[in-house]
Amino acid sequence: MIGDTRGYFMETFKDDWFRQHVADVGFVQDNQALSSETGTIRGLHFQADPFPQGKLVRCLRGAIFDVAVDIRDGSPTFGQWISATLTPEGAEQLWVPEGFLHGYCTLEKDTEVFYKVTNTYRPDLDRGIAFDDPDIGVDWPVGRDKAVLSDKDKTLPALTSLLKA
Ligand SMILES: Cc1cn([C@H]2C[C@H](O)[C@@H](COP(=O)(O)OP(=O)(O)O[C@H]3O[C@@H](C)C(=O)[C@@H](O)[C@H]3O)O2)c(=O)[nH]c1=O
Repeated sequence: MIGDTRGYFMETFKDDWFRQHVADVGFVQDNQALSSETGTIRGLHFQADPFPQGKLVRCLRGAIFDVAVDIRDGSPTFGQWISATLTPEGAEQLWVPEGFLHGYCTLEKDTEVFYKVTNTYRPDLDRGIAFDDPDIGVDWPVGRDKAVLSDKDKTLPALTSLLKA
């Protein structure tokens, strides 16, 4: 972030740098979502094969607790999660590779999130796992009683449903 008397300038994405330093993937769609309430949880989502989505996530307004969970078949870290707090001031970005669940919880009202994805949206391949699945055990800032959820996210299955598929 380069500040001057007008404000700041920031490069937020550079294809050649990303391919060299993070992952050799191309992005084909940009998404943006506004969540009005603090404690809104979106997730945990993924897009199924053959069009999985890697996601490069940042927060444009407010703040989020952002989460990625490894669900790669045969991975030694299957079911393990990581989190990062993303804010506009910090300008952090989280790279969620293909084969991971993704979800986030808003830490402020009127939080806006922006992310690039590596495959276009396919509603027929849209999948999810319950954000509070105890087998994953994400330490969310809010529990199910306080979380603001979409109707779809209220009824997502457990991680074990993937193992039976
Ligand atoms: C994800 C997506 C949704 N939609 C539509 C479907 C629906 O009518 C409306 C809202 O969709 P959802 O309820 O699935 O939105 P949301 O709960 O924000 O879903 C997102 O959550 C985060 C955590 C992710 O990682 C994303 O990949 C995506 O799954 O937008 C698109 O048109 N294109 C898209 O790429």
